[in-house]
Amino acid sequence: MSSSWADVSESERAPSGWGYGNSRPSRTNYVPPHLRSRTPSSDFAAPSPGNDRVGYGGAHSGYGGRGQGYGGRGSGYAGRGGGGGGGGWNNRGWDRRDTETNPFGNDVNADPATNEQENTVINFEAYEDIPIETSGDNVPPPVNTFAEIDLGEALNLNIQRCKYVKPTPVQRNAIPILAAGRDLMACAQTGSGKTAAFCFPIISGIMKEQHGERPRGVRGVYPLAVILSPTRELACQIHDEARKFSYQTGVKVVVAYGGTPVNQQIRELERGVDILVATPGRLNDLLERGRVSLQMVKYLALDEADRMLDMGFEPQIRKIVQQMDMPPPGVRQTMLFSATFPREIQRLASDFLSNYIFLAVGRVGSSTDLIVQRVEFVHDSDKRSHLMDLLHAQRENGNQGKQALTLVFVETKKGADSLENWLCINGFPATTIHGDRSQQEREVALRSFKTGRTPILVATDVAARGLDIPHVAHVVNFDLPNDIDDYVHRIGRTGRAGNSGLATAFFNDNNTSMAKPLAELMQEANQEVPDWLTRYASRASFGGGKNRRSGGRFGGRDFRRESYGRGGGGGDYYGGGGGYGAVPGGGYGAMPGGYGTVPGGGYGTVPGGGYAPYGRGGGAYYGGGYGTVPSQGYGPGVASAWD
Ligand SMILES: Nc1ncnc2c1ncn2[C@@H]1O[C@H](COP(=O)(O)OP(=O)(O)OP(=O)(O)O)[C@@H](O)[C@H]1O
Repeated sequence: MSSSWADVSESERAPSGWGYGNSRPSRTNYVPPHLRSRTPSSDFAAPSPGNDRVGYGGAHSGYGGRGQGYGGRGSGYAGRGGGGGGGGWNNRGWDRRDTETNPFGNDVNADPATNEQENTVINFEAYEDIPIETSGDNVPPPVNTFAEIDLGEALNLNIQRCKYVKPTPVQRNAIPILAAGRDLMACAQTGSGKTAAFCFPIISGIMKEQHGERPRGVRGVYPLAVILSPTRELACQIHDEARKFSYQTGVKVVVAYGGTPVNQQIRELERGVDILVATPGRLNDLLERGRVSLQMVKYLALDEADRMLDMGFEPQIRKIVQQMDMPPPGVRQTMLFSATFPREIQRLASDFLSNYIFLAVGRVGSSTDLIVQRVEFVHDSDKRSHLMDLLHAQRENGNQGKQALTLVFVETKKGADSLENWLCINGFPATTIHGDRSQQEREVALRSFKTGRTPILVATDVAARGLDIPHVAHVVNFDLPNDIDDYVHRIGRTGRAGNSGLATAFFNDNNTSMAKPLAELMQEANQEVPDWLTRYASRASFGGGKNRRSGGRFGGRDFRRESYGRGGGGGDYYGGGGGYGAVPGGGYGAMPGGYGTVPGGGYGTVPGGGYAPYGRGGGAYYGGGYGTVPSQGYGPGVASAWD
């Protein structure tokens, strides 16, 4: 007998993706997690060792099927003894809480109730005065404590195990909105706890709700929630976090991402999945193979949603969300999170949402003033020696102690390799992460950096978003990105969860298009803007491009509040009333050349060839090609990372 669907030959499959026919072993009845954790009744059947393909069910309200799972036929819930909370319902054992791998390591041995020390040294005061804006109908009020929302006992215990004493502002606002079943577009600063903000309501919802039985007689995996992430590393991180939050709740979280054998992931999926964390490429692959069905999806979360909906990813996301079997907006609950939300992306995103609430914690796309930002004028030829000076100074000042890590962003994959090599030769242990490295190499590099074994990581934008690495003390933009939002995400790898951090950028004449948005961003975050940068900013005649930002602390947040493309320089990509529309033709929509109509080029890696030179040569905002094909987009440092 095949032990996995992956082992079943193609001929065994039905021609269309779903409904393989009833001749296949049934996936059996779905038992929702809120029932899985009930105190067992006396009606149990002994586990049957004979069948390793069994799913969750059997006769309707019992957990196990005949000779399949734990549960008996009839109404008994699976479990071990009558002691409450045993919770197994599958003889593969994944939901047996006593055998569930402990994602907290040793920490979990501590009684959560007495484990009161806060997570790291979170400086919550740093978040207290952050302005918050919501828009939409009937916005549920924020909460001040986790206890105010009925998240469920098991989840509350995990929140204690994580040492989250109180919710961060985005959590205070987003969790009640999501718990009320509303769709949400949420924008909150890097490192402010967005992952938990979408994970908690999903896990709690799955625990509580009756989602009905998953289809019978078909061989497919039916997640109840899908969380999409733009990079493999971020998908893994979200998976790790979600596993902690769902420990002993009966909710099963599985991750699927590119660069690793698909069959292994299929085998893991077929053991059962409630929450599927995935990168879009791998999920599309699984959907095309007919290994996953989205028809039971009740929750859809896009992390780094603006990246997920930009030109590189949008077709893949549309395919997953609109062209497969996922329930439509209004039937499923959709949540989009990021630290940045360009207006045009907000407009695109609204296709995926139903009567949603827009939440902004801090200004959209702003950086936190926990990060000290410095900009230094450095010619390309001097960058290496300048970096060396910084690293030496850090060493001397003791900033690069055992766990003080430095993340150096460069433009290209080649550049990353060559800088890493040079650093190592010069006595600075470094490693690198970029899209040309194998997944294994990427994971090894990240681990080595996280543990401090290699305290310098040279990276392309593949490491720019979402990664939560403790003790990153310094982010160096060796090569500045061409997009201020990318800058915001990059520097957001430090100064997380209320801690402070330092970000240094090397600026020169190749970065003039960044002068204005950078100066503004720094000003907003109460940073010292060097005079020379102010002069560059005032000289900059690059208006009309993506780097323009909204004016005012709350100007033009929710694009629904703005009249779109209102000429005369108001057509700001970021929806910022007024703004800098100095280029004739002004707004985004009016640009000849359009949005990625010219393939090739990439995302600003070659001066003049990409995204950077918007505004030059007659409003070629995206004209140089934003890359309609994912592999072309976003430049050589990153292309293959988006999977
Ligand atoms: N309520 C809380 N109390 C204490 N720590 C928290 C709380 N919520 C989240 N954290 C911690 O804060 C850190 C940052 O959280 P997270 O990675 O979710 O940020 P983010 O907003 O998604 O950042 P990014 O925009 O970079 O993706 C994590 O280490 C997380 O464990």
